[in-house]
Amino acid sequence: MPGGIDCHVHLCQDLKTGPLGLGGECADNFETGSRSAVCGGTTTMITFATQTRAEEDCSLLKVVEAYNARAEVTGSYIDYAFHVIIVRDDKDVLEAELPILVERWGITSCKLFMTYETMRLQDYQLLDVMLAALKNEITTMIHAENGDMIEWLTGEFPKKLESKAMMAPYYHALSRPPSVEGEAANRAIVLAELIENPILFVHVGSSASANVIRAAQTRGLPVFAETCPQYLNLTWEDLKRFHSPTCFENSKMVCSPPPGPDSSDQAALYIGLHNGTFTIFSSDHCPFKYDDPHGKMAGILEHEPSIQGEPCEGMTLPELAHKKVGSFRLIPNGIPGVETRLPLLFTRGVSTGRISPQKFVELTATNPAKLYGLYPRKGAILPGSDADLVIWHPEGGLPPFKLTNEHLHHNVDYTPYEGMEFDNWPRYTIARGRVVWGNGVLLGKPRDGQYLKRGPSQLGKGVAHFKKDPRRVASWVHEL
Ligand SMILES: NC(=O)NCCC(=O)O
Ligand SMILES: [Zn+2]
Repeated sequence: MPGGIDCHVHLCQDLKTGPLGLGGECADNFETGSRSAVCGGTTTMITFATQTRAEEDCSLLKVVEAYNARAEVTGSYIDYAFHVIIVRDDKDVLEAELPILVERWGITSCKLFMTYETMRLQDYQLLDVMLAALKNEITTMIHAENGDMIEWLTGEFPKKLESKAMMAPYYHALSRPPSVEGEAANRAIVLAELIENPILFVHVGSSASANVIRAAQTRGLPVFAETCPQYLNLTWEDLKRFHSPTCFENSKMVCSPPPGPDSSDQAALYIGLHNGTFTIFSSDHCPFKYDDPHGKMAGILEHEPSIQGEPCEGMTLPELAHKKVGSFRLIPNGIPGVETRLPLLFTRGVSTGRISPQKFVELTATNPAKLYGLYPRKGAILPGSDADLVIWHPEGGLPPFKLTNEHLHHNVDYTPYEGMEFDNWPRYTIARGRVVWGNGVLLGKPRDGQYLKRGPSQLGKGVAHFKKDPRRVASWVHEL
């Protein structure tokens, strides 16, 4: 198969997903993250250069230069490119800098947030940035969750999760029921349609969201979607996996949006993979260590009521975590998965016959390359394409085994998929013609990977012919 392309990987990034801009420290840098990727059959990744609201982060060009310097410190085992996360709508910056991002860096995609206090854009700001992106042929990626609904369900008064002391990791899911995602997806579609902007929904986790996306696609809109392994393999029950619903160890499963309440969402998402609702399948690898004050443990250490009371001196962090509930609001959002992405979908999708090998290739390599302007150099086995390949064991060639974190090559002290059974794993990963992973041995080097300048998306074209409905589309916006 063509080597995997993972277009949703967080590395070397400060993620401010908590209140007042609190966040965790990414456990993986370019070396460890790409090492993990290549051992799981991925040969290209796209990571995120992230703007913040700090004044010195106003310039997107400076943000990208600083992020590139982080990549250059270690280098990468595999080829890589950048998206840019935009958290403000400074019109002069958008106008002056987006063309340079495209020209100089080949950055042709941006991610926008509808939640997180220090990252979210209001609707008028989403429109500002989408319009600027459209003018520069930059694909808009949307993190669709209604931030107000989450805050309302979480906040103190009257009788929300916080005032009821429902702050254990499990309640992260209750603060984000599937309608939170569905509402935001619907709103983003309405905004994008107003100005005829193609959009891509990242990490779609619920059938509520998949259904509104499917309906928009059926109306002919250029709406694309991504789902991820956690939404096909975890449920709310996994947030109660350890000991009791209040056990802090369940923070290992906290990500946004959360996985669905039960397996019915998983079944709906599989249908979406099958019928084209989902264009791509990425990891949303967002690695935080568990046993680390800057990782998941921040959910206890930043929570005053948890560190008051009984003396904690002399206790190790896991001992502390065993006694304290912490607060889901302060747990950094995100879970690791760059290495397990392909083997999980292969084992649970291809081996079971739920999706065909062809669909697997489309979702994990060919469509990502087309969507993000890398095709046909990447995502294909063709004359002239890079010889990026993944070779699996023949059916029955690898005895089924239970995964443990020791099998993996990331810099994280756990995997959410601990104990799950796998019946295949990439036997060889070949990057630009060289075997870099073979029979369980890492053969590549951290400076093998090259930075990739990308072109515009090759999907989403041809929609101009659809009749515009003036009740939904403000075509005049584009007139000079
Ligand atoms: N997905 C997640 O929980 N973490 C990554 C940051 C984000 O996109 O929310
Ligand atoms: Zn996101």
